Amino acid sequence: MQSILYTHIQAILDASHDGIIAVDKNANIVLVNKIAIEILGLPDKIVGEKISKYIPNSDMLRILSTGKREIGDIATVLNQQIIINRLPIIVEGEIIGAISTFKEITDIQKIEMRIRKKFLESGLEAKYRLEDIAGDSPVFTEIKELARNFAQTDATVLILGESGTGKELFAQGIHLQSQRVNGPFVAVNCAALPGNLLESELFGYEDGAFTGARKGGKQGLFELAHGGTIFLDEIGEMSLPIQALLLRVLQEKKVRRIGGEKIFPVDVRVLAATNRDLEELIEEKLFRSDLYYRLNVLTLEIPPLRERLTDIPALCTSIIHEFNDKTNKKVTGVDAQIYELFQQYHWPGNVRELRNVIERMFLLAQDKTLGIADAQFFKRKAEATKLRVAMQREKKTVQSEEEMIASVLERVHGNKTEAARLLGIDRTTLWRKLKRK
Ligand SMILES: Nc1ncnc2c1ncn2[C@@H]1O[C@H](COP(=O)(O)OP(=O)(O)OP(=O)(O)O)[C@@H](O)[C@H]1O
Repeated sequence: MQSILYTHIQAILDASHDGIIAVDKNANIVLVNKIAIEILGLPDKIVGEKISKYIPNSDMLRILSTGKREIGDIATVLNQQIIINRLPIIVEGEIIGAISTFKEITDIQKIEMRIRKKFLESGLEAKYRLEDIAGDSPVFTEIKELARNFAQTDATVLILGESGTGKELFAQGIHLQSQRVNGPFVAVNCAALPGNLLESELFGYEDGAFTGARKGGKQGLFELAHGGTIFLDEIGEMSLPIQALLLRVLQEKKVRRIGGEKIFPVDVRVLAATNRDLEELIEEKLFRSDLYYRLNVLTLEIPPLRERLTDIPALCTSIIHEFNDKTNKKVTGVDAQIYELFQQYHWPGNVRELRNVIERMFLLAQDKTLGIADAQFFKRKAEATKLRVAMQREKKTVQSEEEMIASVLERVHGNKTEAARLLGIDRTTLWRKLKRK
């Protein structure tokens, strides 16, 4: 009777697509199916033998001692790469054995893993979700809401804002919230590469397209972003010839590699960002107006940090979390005095600058909270910038006062008494101001 049941169990196990091996509490093999034998290249008759005889340092021994499940591990066993689950068999609180089920990592999975790794290494994967972007001021909350709405469409979005305001984070967030979430996210900094190189990066090239071209040609980033999103950062720095090529790709949804005949259809959503005034660049003939209208279907304007100082506490918390994770420190927060100091500063480098300041304080910190003692360097810097800004403002007033006096004097043909009357000052003051010139 028992042997019929055993035969049944063995048949059930052999019908599985996963490899299965079970051991008793002494690590003797009690069950193994055909697939397990095939994947690991084991001999046929191993039931009753110690598992370590065939798989030295088997992880099953660990499960027998810890009693903990381990799910989805990627392991190399007997030179085979497998995805494996290991489970204890517990009866009435006692570990009486362990079972492992595993699959070979297929070629497709291997390729997928390699591609994913490449994406990660070269920054081709979006990480920040919109909800991860710190900031709870009314204006910032509204922008996040707008971005969420934009994400639902497939339209081009132009993200505007000073350097360091978080434009790239929004691009990542929009991609992750969009229907293209499972496709690639390709970020390109248009200012980082000189014209020719940017062209070959974006559109790719065929074998022998130019001297130094890689054999076999190269896929461009537009092709790589197929099915996903391309983020063109610092679009204002793109040269006019590349702007023309980009416009064609946007209009035709096709790319032709440099030196190539073949045309590749591409399905890519474009997000672009700049800290430049594109309308001004159009006037200066440095940016094509037709490209501007194509890109500027939806606009997201990220205000500078000095216009949303109430975001600072949330930003500090988020940045501290990130550094805690990276460094294994356990900083819990920031003293109230620091917030006060931060809120008096005008942050020309925006959140990037805030991040750098916190990073430095983090390194200096002796306590669990970041205090004023860790911020001396920032205090000095803030005071120096305050002084510089005040001096620049004063210089500007002096300049504009001088210009005003000169223009009034010109209007009254050099008549100082008349000029003083028009300026609302007495003659001696006018004399003094003229002498200062
Ligand atoms: N709201 C935010 N929450 C958390 N971190 C932020 C936020 N905004 C910006 N940062 C951080 O500040 C830095 C600059 O952000 P990002 O690169 O997105 O800015 P940017 O506007 O694209 O800058 P640039 O124009 O110079 O390319 C990054 O390290 C980013 O993680």
